[in-house]
Amino acid sequence: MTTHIEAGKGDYAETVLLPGDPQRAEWMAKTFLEAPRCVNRRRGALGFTGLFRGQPVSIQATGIGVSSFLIYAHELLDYYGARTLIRTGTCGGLSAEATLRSLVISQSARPENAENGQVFGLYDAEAGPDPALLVCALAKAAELGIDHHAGLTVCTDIFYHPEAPTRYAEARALGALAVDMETSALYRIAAHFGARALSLLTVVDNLVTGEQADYSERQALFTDMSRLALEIVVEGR
Ligand SMILES: O=P(O)(O)O[C@H]1O[C@H](CO)[C@@H](O)[C@H]1O
Ligand SMILES: O=c1cc[nH]c(=O)[nH]1
Repeated sequence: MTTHIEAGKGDYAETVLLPGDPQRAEWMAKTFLEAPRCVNRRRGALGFTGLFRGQPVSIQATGIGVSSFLIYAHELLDYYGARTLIRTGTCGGLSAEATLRSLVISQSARPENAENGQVFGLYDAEAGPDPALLVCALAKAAELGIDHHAGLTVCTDIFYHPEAPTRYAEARALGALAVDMETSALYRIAAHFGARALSLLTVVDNLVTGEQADYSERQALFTDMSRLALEIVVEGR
C-alpha cells in the first residue's frame, strides 16, 4: 500500500484509466469491465481492476485538481508500476466547436500558470500525449463515429474565478478548445516516469455558449469516452 492507496502491489493493471470523479470510476468499472473488483476505497477515491476483452485494466479516481491528481498518478507510476495512463475526464468548452457532450482529445495541454505561477514547478509547462496513443485515439474515434475534436487544452487550478468572463481570452486566442484541471500534469508526470499518457475529455459545459449538462445526465455522456479509452487499451498496447 501507499500513503493514499490501500491496494496491494500487483492489484493494479499496467494500464489505468483516470476519471476525476469516484462515481464515474465505479460506473465505468461496473459497466465495462468483466469481473471488476474494488482495490481502493481510501478517502473515497475508488479504484477498480478488471478485464476488458480479456486484458487487465484498472480505473482509479483522482479527485479534482493537479494537487490531488499528482498524488494518485505518482503512486500508480512509482509504486504500482503503471505504464499507460488514460484520463477520462470532463472539461469546459472554450470554443463553439467544442459542443456540449462532444469529446475533446487533448493534443497538447498548457497550464494556466505557465508564465506567472510556478506553483507546481516541473508541472508548469506545456506538454503532450504519447504520439502512438493519440494516433490510435483519432483513428478509433473516427471508426466508432464519436463526435470529437482534437487540439490544445488548458489546465487551470481554479474552477470558480472572479474574472470568469474574460479569463480565458488568451487561451482562446491561442486556439484552446477546452479547459480542465489535470491534463497538463498528466502529460508532465508521464514523461517524467517514461510512461505513456493520453487525455480524453467530455464537454459538460461550454464557457462560450453558457450551456451546461446536468450532473444527473452525465453518466450517459461518458459512454463514448469510456468505449474509446478501452478500445485504445486493446489496440494501443
Ligand atoms: O470530471 P473530472 O474528471 O473531475 O474533471 C473536471 O471536473 C472537475 C471540476 O468540476 C475537475 O477535476 C475537472 O478537470
Ligand atoms: O475544469 C472544468 C471542467 C468542467 N467544466 C469547466 O468549466 N471546467
